[in-house]
Amino acid sequence: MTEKRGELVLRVVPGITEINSNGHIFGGWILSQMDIAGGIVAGRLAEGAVATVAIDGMKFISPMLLGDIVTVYAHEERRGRTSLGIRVDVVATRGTDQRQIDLTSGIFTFVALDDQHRPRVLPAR
Ligand SMILES: CC(=O)SCCNC(=O)CCNC(=O)[C@H](O)C(C)(C)COP(=O)(O)OP(=O)(O)OC[C@H]1O[C@@H](n2cnc3c(N)ncnc32)[C@H](O)[C@@H]1OP(=O)(O)O
Repeated sequence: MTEKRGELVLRVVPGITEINSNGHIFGGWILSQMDIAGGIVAGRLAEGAVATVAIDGMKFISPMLLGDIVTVYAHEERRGRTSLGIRVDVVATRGTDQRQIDLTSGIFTFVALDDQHRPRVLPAR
């Protein structure tokens, strides 16, 4: 996982309903938290509506367990004309010693949208 994790965007505790038959948290639930966190950062940078168009380099590094506190970090990695590549990293805080465990990472591409739901040129910095 990257050393530069970026901004802490979300801290969440998964519930019992997020557990699969292995006793791990569903990958889809984690993906959803990543999409939410990335979308918060992308929406702020785009100064408006964004939609997820692609997810690349998604990696599930280690299982997430019930009781983990999940922290989602995100930062801008690439800026195009209408799209932003947001790197999203997820870390668990686990156990009484509060150890940090890298869980997942990926690059989410968000497209800035106009009011017709079509791509919109990103604002100048
Ligand atoms: C289906 C769902 O509900 S998924 C959940 C939420 N997401 C959505 O609803 C989005 C559904 N998708 C869409 O509405 C459309 O694909 C849009 C509006 C996001 C993009 O429309 P397109 O016609 O593909 O736009 P266009 O070809 O102009 O590309 C727009 C930007 O997205 C980028 N892009 C498009 N597809 C991809 C892709 N697969 N990977 C990375 N970037 C992509 C383009 O490179 C371009 O970026 P740039 O302007 O910075 O160079």
